[in-house]
Amino acid sequence: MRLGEPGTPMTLGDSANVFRTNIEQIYGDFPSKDGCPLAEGALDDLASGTMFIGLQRYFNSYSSPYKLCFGPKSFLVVSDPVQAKHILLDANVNYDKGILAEILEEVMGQGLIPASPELWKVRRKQIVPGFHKAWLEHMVGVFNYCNTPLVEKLEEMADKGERVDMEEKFCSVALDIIGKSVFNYDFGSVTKESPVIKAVYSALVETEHRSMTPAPYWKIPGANFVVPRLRKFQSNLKTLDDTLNELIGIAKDTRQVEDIEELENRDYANVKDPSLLRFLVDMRGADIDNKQLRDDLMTMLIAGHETTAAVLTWALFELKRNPEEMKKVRDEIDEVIGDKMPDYADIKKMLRVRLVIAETLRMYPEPPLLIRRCRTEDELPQGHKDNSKGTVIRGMDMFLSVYNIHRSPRYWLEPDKFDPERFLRRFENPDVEGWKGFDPARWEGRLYPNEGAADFAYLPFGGGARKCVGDEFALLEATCTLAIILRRFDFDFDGEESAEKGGKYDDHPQGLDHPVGMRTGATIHTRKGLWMKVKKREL
Ligand code: HEM
Repeated sequence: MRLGEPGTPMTLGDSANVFRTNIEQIYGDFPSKDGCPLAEGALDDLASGTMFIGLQRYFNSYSSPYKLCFGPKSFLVVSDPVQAKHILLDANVNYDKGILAEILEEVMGQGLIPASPELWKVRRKQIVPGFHKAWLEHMVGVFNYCNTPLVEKLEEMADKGERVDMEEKFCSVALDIIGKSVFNYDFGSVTKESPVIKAVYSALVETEHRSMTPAPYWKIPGANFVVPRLRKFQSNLKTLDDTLNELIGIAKDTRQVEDIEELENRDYANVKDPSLLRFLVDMRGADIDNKQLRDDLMTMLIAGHETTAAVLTWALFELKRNPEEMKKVRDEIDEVIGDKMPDYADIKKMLRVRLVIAETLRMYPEPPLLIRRCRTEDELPQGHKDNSKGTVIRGMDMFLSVYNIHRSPRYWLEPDKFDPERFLRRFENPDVEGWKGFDPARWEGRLYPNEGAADFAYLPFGGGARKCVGDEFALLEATCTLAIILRRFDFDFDGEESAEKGGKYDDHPQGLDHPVGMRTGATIHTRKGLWMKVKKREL
């Protein structure tokens, strides 16, 4: 393998090369070797937890890609579907997860998200079959099981006239769902607190903190013993590791080896433990060590619960602001499920609820940015006519702004409008060279309008090889939970509580006053909560 080809490790020379290009660009003649405009101006909101908003402002001025420099560090920001498709699909071997992998390493180890491309290839092949159709169908029962305590809790709160933070409640139910489905563990977090639940949130908060901290002080030898927050984090991580290792031990002790085909044809109605962990342990030929299983479980625990909780929170938020849409959604729920809990076939029938989830993911993608690092020199395609045609140099860190793509009038009609029916209409733009536009025919028969239907202008679950493995699971879970809650309860924004918490629910321009903090990288979540008054719905 020649130096500079994908797969060879980044060297100090690569970083120096990136730095030199930045210096040349800042102090020399523009454009530099990579040919991208350099974004200049106030960087305040880049540090305030709403980085994606600042990146959108620069996108409006500099198109895609543009470059941001912070001293020796720089990022190329890409906001075009043709360029995104190139990075995620056509030339994906030229890119890896870069700083994201470095940040997540201690929590997720070598799980799928931070895994090196070489290890990822092996693990992805073993994990994807776990999400097969029969399992997903069975999981709808798990969603109902976990939603039952939430319904009871909300009924109790409604009877007492208590205010409820729906973001917190959605986080709890999503945690219970991921625990039960991925490793057959009952967190029971809707109804109680426990050291293990605290440990999960501590891992999330620490990951968030790390992705916003420029100097990785936690890597300094001995820091884990000296810095109080790191000591606490290490102790929480141990609590979580002990729980996961115990569950892995139980699954391994009762291992029943089967071929993938046999596993996929299991009669789930009669399986005692239908969890994904069981599937991974029982798979013939996949003798995975405990550390790898721990990393995979941890990755899914972290990737698969706040993301879904956020989409549920934003969906409720938008439906409250759009009463006509709320009525249409409720009419569908009343007709399809009434008072029963939904099954897989019902979810397929509830097109409007699924469109609401899809539209929420368009307006509030979690994460709003995908992070990559270029592993070899690469040419980006032109895309929109106003774009610069950039050369990406080896070692360059990149933000692929899903938020910018989802909110741009280049790719969506009235992008700031909550309009679930947009996914039933065609949209094209001849100014974007090589972009096929959005075509509803391309998602027929699927659960949601995926990246193929929008030719990479819709990327809530990413796209290409590193696309989310839990996309359908999440879609089913969110549809199921939203339907159950909207059938039974009415909500009103709680202005008093929202003002106290810093949220501003009635006036929400471009996401600046977020009731739920949005992620700046893959992990950020600054909670303000979504405080509501809850009533039992009168039918
Ligand atoms: C609404 C919910 C969810 C959203 C919005 C979401 C979003 C994403 C995105 C954007 C990526 C790609 C990241 C990148 O390319 O850098 C991703 C990857 C991933 N997600 Fe999800 N996700 C969700 C739910 C889930 C669930 C429920 C699970 C597991 C049960 C899960 C597991 C994963 C894993 C393992 C990866 C890494 C895939 C790989 O690199 O091969 N996600 N997710």
